[in-house]
Order: sequence, then structure tokens, then C-alpha cells
Amino acid sequence: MCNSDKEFRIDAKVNDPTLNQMINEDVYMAGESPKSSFSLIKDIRSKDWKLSSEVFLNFPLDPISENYVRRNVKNAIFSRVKPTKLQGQIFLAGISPSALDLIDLDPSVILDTKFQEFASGSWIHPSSFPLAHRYGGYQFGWWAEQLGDGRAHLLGHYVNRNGSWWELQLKGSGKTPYSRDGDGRAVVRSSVREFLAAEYMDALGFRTSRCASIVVGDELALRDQFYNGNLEMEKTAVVLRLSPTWFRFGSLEILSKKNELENLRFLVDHIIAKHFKSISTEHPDRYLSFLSTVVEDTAEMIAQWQSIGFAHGVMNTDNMSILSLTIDYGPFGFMDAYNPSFVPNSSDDDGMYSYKNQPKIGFSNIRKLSEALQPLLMPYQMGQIKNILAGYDHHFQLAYLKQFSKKLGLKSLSLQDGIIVNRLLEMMADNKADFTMTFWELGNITLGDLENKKVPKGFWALKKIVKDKRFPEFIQLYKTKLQEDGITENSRQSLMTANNPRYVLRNWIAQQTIEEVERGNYSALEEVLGILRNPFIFQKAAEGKGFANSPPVWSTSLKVSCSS
Ligand SMILES: Nc1ncnc2c1ncn2[C@@H]1O[C@H](COP(=O)(O)OP(=O)(O)OP(=O)(O)O)[C@@H](O)[C@H]1O
Repeated sequence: MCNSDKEFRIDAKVNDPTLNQMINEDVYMAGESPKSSFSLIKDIRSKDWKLSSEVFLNFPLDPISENYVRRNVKNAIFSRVKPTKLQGQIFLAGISPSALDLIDLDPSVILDTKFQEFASGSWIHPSSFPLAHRYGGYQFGWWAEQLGDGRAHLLGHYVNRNGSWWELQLKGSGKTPYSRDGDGRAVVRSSVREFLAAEYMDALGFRTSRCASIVVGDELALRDQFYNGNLEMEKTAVVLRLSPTWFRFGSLEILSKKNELENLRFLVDHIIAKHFKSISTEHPDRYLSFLSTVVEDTAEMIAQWQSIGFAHGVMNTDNMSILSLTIDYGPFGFMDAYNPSFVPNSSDDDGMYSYKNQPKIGFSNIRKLSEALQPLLMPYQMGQIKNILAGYDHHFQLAYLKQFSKKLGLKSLSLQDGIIVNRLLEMMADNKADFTMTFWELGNITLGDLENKKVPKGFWALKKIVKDKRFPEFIQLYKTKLQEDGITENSRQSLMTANNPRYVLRNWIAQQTIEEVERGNYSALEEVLGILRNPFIFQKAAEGKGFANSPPVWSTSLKVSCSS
């Protein structure tokens, strides 16, 4: 289920003649075969590996080039600003070979220390023109005005051997005009979490941005973390992130709010031309088609989150990718015991972004996006927005049932069949059954044993629900559906094993890995990444570490907040 083959394929050729002209000549068209004997690049200084920023340099740019002090930027989509070198020594703590592969880099590229300099922002590749993006957003329901890349730098885009377009971005790489009161840095704690979570989500086959590497520095930053009752400085890190694009809902919102309508049209047209290939850039209804696609894709992304017990933690519109990929892994959480009211972010006092609220927050964010697009619409098109938005719920339901039908080893689930999922989840919630392990165990027990409530030794999650008085009803509904679908016991189990991971990035696993990385034990990070990249496969190393066991008691006191 690893996904280098699932990446977004994007034509290098675009409909806009100006963009087309600017794109590198040696880019392949999607579908065209790569150079016949292509081998991955081992040297980041090789002439075969180059980024391009030409497309973005042709965007409306902030004219000021002194860019390390907070200020309000007007009439621009990007500011030119270079990363700030981390002070002291730097260490390449981890790479994701599968993410590096997306940008044609062989893992051996790390043998040259130039790579870690590149990936930390201390060496700017000659082909890169770093930029910070101006965006805004609604945070916890309120318009927050200018946000922007306050600690991130877009290095440029890379078109890989398959013609796929990847935008490379550093996070934690220093101040920009968008830093507000921040220091431009990201601590090891949040960087390790982002690195592991993004790569895990990809291994599940879910919509996500990627992380190619993490460089840890000696430089320290102060957050609100207490160790033994004392407020302590934390080590910082820079993550090299990849996404087909880093534009967010907030990228359009700020232009719309500030009445920069030419820029708004320019950006939406660029996004459609580059990333929504099925929409004609000439069509008068293109903005509606765009909205409609984002509605569908966002519903799908959130259904994927729900199916894995993932709560994002900060579903502000600046954290909603325009491609509906999971971005900004901050105070997220993969829940242990199933709890619909799960709130991973201790800064979210009202539980606004709880697990159960995610689908409806997704809708209100989409509605905000539609408001941002309104100035681009003709009066006769306005009425259609309502219909497009109304489709969200339907798309979400379908995507949700699709995910859970796979989790239950079924061919499909209709709306009426939703009762099977609901019964199971109700029992799980009331009995505090572990989300990940209940599904895994259900897929690794025979239906006969389930009916007889004969739970194998070592199964620790399922036994919490077999005693529930609703269990026989659930089994009956489930059995009937399996029979209706003509699913054999073997195919049920194999479908379930392929769709229910045995390992999940639990908070305690992340915490333990963070502490190892802070101590300089980077092999621990490699090992955990290796496990999470193959979450469906039984792994000795993971078992030895207790990754599939009931979470340790100490993990219940772990807190994750917005501070990062
Ligand atoms: N330490 C910091 N220094 C400067 N700006 C920061 C810092 N932390 C957060 N910000 C900025 O505050 C805003 C909200 O922060 P948030 O945590 O949602 O984003 P982020 O994690 O920095 O970035 P991204 O959404 O790209 O992952 C963003 O605009 C971000 O750039």
C-alpha cells in the first residue's frame, strides 16, 4: 500500500501559453515515458537535478526584499526570502526513501553533506529561489487576517521522471514577513511528529503531503513545554516537505478579503491549469467545477481521517489544502480507545475540532472557500453554489461508507447498511475499545469464533465488545450483509487485513521517538518509520517494542498542544 505509484500526475504542459513558455524544456509530458535508462540521482549538485521557481517568480510578488521582519504584505502572493541557517551543528536525523524517490533522489544522496545543508536551508541550491507564501485563514471560526509562511520556505518545484510536479518546502527554516511574533523555527517534537505522520498516512494510501527528510539542529527555541515542572528550551529541526502544491483555502481567502481580485483570478486560474486537469481553463463554469471538485475531495479526505481514528487538531482554513491533502500535522492524534469526542489538541478548550466534528468543520471550511470564490462568479452562477455545497454531505457519506466497507471486508455499504458500522462504533465507544486493534482483530478472527465470542488469546481489544448486549445483533447484521455480498470467510479476512493497520502512530510511540531523536539516537526514528511504512504487515521489531499492545498507562498523561 505504499504510494509512490499513487502520486499526482500532472502535465508539464499547461493551457496557459505564458506558463507553458516558462516551464523547463526538459520536462516530460504526463504519460510519456521517462528517459529510458533513468536511474535515481545520487548527487544533489548533479546537473540532472534541478528545481524551478520560474512559474512562481512570475506571480504577483512582494516588491520588498528585506524580509525578516513582520509586516503586512499587500497585493502579492509570494515574498522573496531566504531561509536562515540553523546555528551550531546540524544532523540529518532521518529521510523517507519513498518521498525522496518522488523527486528522483536516491537515498545515497545523503552521503554528501550538501544534502543536509540543502534540507536545512543552510545551502540554497543554485536552481532555487526561495519564497514565502502570503495567505490568511479562519482560525477557530474567526478571520485571522494575514498568516502566511511564517516559518516555511518554498524552494521551488521539481518535475520528476514521470512528469509529476512536486513543490519542495522547508518548515522551520527561519523568519519571513509572515512570522508575526514567532521565531521562524519548529521544534524537534513537532517536526518528528509531522515527519512520521505524513509518511504513515501515505503508507495507508490516504490523501497527504509528504516529508522527505528531517534535519535537527543545536539551536534551541522556547515553547510552552515543561519538563519536571520547569519550562525548558527545545531543540529545533527543519523538515523538507513535498506536496503537488502548498496552496490552501487561505491562499484564496486573503486575496478575496483584501479585494485583490486580479490576483485571486490569477491564482485560481493557475491552480486549475496546473492541478485540476479535467477542468477546461476556458470554460465559463470553471470556478464552479473547481469548487465542486474540492468539495468532493475534501469529503473524501475527511472520510479517510474518520476511518483511521485520526483527528487533525487544527482544522483552520489555512490548514486546508486546495488539493484536499492532509497538511500541517501539528496537534493531531490517532485515537487509542474509540471516543467520538476525542480532541487531540489540548489548546482546543471547546473541542471545536473534535473527531466527531471534523465532517461538519470540513463543510464550514468549504463554505468559506465558496465565499472567497464568489467575486469571480457571474450573478447567474451564484445560485449554483448552494447546490454544490449541498453535495458535500452526500460525498462524505459515500466516502465514509466506502472506507468502512473495506474495513469490514465488505464489497460496499449502502446508506441503510450504515447501521452495521454504527452498531459497532456504539459498542466500541461505550466499552472504550481500541480503535485500531478492534478492527485488526475483527479481521483476524473467524466469523464462527466471533459468533461464539471465542476471542483468541492475546487479542486485547475485541474482548471489550463481545460481552456487550448489542454484540449478537451486530454479528447478525454483519453476517447477513456478508452473505448478501457473497463474501467468503477467506476474502473477508484478506480484505480486512489489507485495510486495517496493525500499527498506528500512537502518541506514546511518537513521544518515545522524539525523546530518542532529542538524545541523538536517530536510528530509532529510522526504525519507527520503517514500521509505519508497512503498517499492515506483522513485524517482529514492532511487536518487540509493544507497538501492537494496549498503550502504556503513562501515555494517558501526554498532552499535545498548538505550541510547535
Ligand atoms: N515559530 C513560528 N514562527 C513564525 N511563524 C509561525 C511559527 N509558528 C507558527 N507560525 C505561523 O503561524 C501560522 C499558524 O501556524 P500553524 O501551526 O497552523 O502553521 P505551521 O505549522 O507553521 O505551518 P503549515 O501550515 O505550513 O504546516 C502560520 O502562518 C505559521 O507560519
